[in-house]
Amino acid sequence: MSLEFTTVGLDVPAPVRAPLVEDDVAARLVRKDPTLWGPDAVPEATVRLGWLDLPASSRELVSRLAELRTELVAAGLDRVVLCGMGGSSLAPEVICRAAGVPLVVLDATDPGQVAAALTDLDRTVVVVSSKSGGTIETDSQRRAFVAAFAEAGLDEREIGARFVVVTDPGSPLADIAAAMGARAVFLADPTVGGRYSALSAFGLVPAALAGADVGALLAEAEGLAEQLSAPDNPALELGLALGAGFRAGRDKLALAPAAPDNTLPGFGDWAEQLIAESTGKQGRGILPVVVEDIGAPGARGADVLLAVAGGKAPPEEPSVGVAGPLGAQFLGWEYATAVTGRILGINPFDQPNVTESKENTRRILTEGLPEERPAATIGAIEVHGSGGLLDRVDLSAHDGVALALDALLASIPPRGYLAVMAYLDRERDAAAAALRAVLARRTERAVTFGWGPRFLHSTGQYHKGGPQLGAFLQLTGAVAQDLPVPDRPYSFGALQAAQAAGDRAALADRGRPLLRLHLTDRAAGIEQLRSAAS
Ligand SMILES: O=P(O)(O)OC[C@H]1O[C@H](O)[C@H](O)[C@@H](O)[C@@H]1O
Repeated sequence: MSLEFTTVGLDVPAPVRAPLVEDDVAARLVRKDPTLWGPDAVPEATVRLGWLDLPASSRELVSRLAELRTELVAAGLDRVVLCGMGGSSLAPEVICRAAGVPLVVLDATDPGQVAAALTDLDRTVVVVSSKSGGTIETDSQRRAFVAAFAEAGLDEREIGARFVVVTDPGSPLADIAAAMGARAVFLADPTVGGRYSALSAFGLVPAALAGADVGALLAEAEGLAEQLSAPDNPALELGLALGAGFRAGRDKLALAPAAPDNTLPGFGDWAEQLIAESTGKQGRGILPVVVEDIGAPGARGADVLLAVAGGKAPPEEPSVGVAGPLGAQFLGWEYATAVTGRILGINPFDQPNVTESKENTRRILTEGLPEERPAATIGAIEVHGSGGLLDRVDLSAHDGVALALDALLASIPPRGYLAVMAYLDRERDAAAAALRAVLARRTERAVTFGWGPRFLHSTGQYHKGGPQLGAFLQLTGAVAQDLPVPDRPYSFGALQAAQAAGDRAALADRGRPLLRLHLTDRAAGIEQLRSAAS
C-alpha cells in the first residue's frame, strides 16, 4: 500500500528537479543526512529525522497499546479525552475520525469547551500529551481534570490511574507523571519533532486507546517507506510539486478533501500545521489554506496550488492529488515537506517565531490585560481596530461592522492573505468557521480560518515568520461561565484572553493590520458577523 501522486497542469521544471536528482536527495533523506538543508540547519536536523524510522520502530507499541486498551475497557473507562496542542493532538484526531472511533480532543482554553470535556468522568481516561512537557494549555487542562476527578470523590491513587501520559524522556511532564502515579507513561522518540510525530507515540497512543487500528496504520506507512530511497517516489514528486509551485509564485496551498468520498476527514488541519510551521520562516513560506471542497472560494487563484489528499488531482489547473491510505499519507507529506524545505532554502524542523506570542501571554498573565476600549459597539459586536485601520471608517453607520470588514479586506496587500483567528469554542461556536468561505468570496486574496489558541501551534508560525503580507481578523467572545485553572492565579477565561492579546501584540509589533471583533453574545454575534460579511 503506497501513495499515488497525480498532477494536472503543473510541470516541475528542470532547475527544480535536476538538483534534487543530482544530489541524490531521496536516498540521502532516507539515510537521515542532516546536511540536506544547509550548514545552519545541521544541528537541528541531526536530532530531528527520527520520523523516518517510525513505521518500523513504532511497531513495538502496538501490542502494549492493545493490552492497555483491554485493561481500560475492562475497568469501564471507554471515554478517551486527549489533552494536547498542535503536533500532540492533530494526528490522533485525524486517525480517530478516519477510523470512526470517538476521541474527545481538548486543544482549547475556552472555558466552555474545557467544561464540556470535564463530563462523564466515571468512564473517562485522560491522555496528556506534550513533547516538551511545558505547554501551558496542556498543563492547565491536566490540572482541571485532576481537580474534577478529586471533586468527584476519587483518591490520589485512583486519580493517577485515570491518566496516560505521552512525553519526551526527561521532560517536566515525565516527572509529573511519575509523581501522580499515572497508569501508563509512554516516552516518545526525542529525535522526532512535534509536527512529524503522527506515527510516534503521540499519534498512536490516544488513537489506539480510542479503538483505532494503529497496527494497520503503520503497515500502510511501511508500504511507502520501502520506496522512499527511489528517485521517482510519490512523496518526492509531491515535494517537488510544492517547491515548483512556490517557485512559480503559487505560494498558497489550498488543501481540499477528496470528493465525493472524503476518507481523510481533518487531514487538512494536520497538513496545515506541518506545512505552515515547517516552511513559514525567514520571510518566506507556503501558506496552507484549508478549504471546504475543491469548488470552495479560494481553492483557485493566480497564487494558489490546489491539493487533494486522499484522491486524484482534480481537473482544475494546476492541482495535485495524493491518493492512498492514511498511514502512507502521514509519512509521504512529512517527507515531501522536508524536500520542499530544501527547495525553499529553509530549515523545515524549527519554529523560530512560535515563542513570541507565548512570551507575551505569560507577561500579560502576570501584568494583567492591557486596557482596551472598543471603537464602537454595534449590536452584539464590539469593534476594536489597530494601527489606524478604522480611522476612516464610519462606525456609527448601521452597517459599521461591514465597513470595518471592508477596511480590513482593503488592507490586504497584493499576494497577501487574511487570517481569521477565532478564540471561541470550536464545538458550540462551530458556526463561526463558515466565515472563511464567506470572506473568501469577497476578496481575491487567500483566507484562512483557525481556532485560537489551536492555530498558534500551526499557522501562527507562518503569520510571524513568513512573508509579512497578512491581515488579521481576531474574534473573541464573552465568557458566560469562567473556570479556574487549579493552583494557578488565573482562570481559563483569563488565559484565553491573554493568548489573544499576546498574539495581537506580536502582530502589532510587525505592523500588521488587525481588526478585533469581540462578541458580547456569541451566537448573536456570529450571526450578525456572517450577515455583515456576506
Ligand atoms: O507537544 P508540545 O511540546 O506540547 O508542543 C505542542 C506544540 O507547541 C508549539 O507550538 C510548537 O510550535 C508545535 O510544533 C507543537 O506541536
